[in-house]
Amino acid sequence: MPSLSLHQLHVRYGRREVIHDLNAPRIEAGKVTALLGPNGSGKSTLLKAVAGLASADGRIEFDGHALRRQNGPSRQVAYLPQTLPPAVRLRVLESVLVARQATATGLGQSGREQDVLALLERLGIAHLALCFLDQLSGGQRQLVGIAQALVREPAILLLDEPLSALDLNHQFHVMELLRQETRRRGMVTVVVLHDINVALRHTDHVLVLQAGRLVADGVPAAVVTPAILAEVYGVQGRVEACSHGQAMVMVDGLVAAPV
Ligand SMILES: Nc1ncnc2c1ncn2[C@@H]1O[C@H](COP(=O)(O)OP(=O)(O)OP(=O)(O)O)[C@@H](O)[C@H]1O
Repeated sequence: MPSLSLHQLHVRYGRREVIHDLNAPRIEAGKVTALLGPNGSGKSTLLKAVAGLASADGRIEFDGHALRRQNGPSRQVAYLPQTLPPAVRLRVLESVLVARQATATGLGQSGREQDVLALLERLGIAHLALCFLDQLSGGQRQLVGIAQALVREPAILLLDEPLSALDLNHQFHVMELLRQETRRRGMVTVVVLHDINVALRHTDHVLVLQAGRLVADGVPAAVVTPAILAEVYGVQGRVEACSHGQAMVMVDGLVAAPV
C-alpha cells in the first residue's frame, strides 16, 4: 500500500512559524488516521499544507513522489475545510455532481448521477437530493460536504472536523463509512478530531500535535495514554475498557489551565 509522508515540514503565517520541523514518515493508505491536538496546535494548518492551500517548506510525498501541485491543489487530494464556504444556490445533487465532474472521466451524465445518488443514499441524505444547499441544517450541510469530498475519489482525503455538526448516530455512521471506503479504495484518510473516544473507536492510526510539533504517532491504543492526556491536553484522564472491551477515555479533572 502507498503512503503519505511528511519530511521536515515547516509552515509559517508571515514570519510566525506554526508547524515546526514535522516528520510523519508513514501515513498509510487503507487506514483512517486521526489528527489530534489542542486548539491552536496546528491541525488545520497541517491539513492545508498537505492540500496545497498553505505554503510549506519541506517534503510532502505520496507513494514516494512529491505531491504535485500545478496551479494550486493536487487533484489527488480532496479537502473538506473546518468551516464550509457559504452555500451557493445549487441543489444538493447538482453540487455533488459538480464535484464529481471535476474529476470523473469516461462516464456519461446518467452514470454520474447514479454514482452520486448511491453515495447520497449511503450517507443517508438521498431524500435531500433536490433541496437547495442554503436551506439545509448545519449537520445536513456537513454531510453534503463529506459527499462532495468522497465523490472525487481522491487518493488522499483530508477532513477537518467533519463530525462537528453531526449527531451521535451520524458521527458513528460517517466514521464507519469512512473506514469502509478508505479500505475499499486504498485511500489515505486523515481526519481532524477533538473527540478522542471517536479516534479510539473508529481510527487505525493517530497523530498528536502539540504547539506545532508531532508528539505521538502510532496505533490509537498505544498513543492515547494518561501521560499524553496530561501532557498534551492538561487533563487528568483514565483509559478504561468499556463493557464491550472498547478503550474509552474518562476525564476526572484538569492538571493544568488551558494553553
Ligand atoms: N490565516 C492565519 N494567519 C495567521 N495565523 C494563523 C492563521 N490560521 C491559523 N493561524 C494560527 O496558527 C496556529 C495554528 O492554527 P490552526 O488553525 O492550524 O490550529 P488547530 O489545531 O486547527 O486549532 P483548532 O482545534 O482550534 O481548530 C494558531 O496559533 C493560529 O492562531
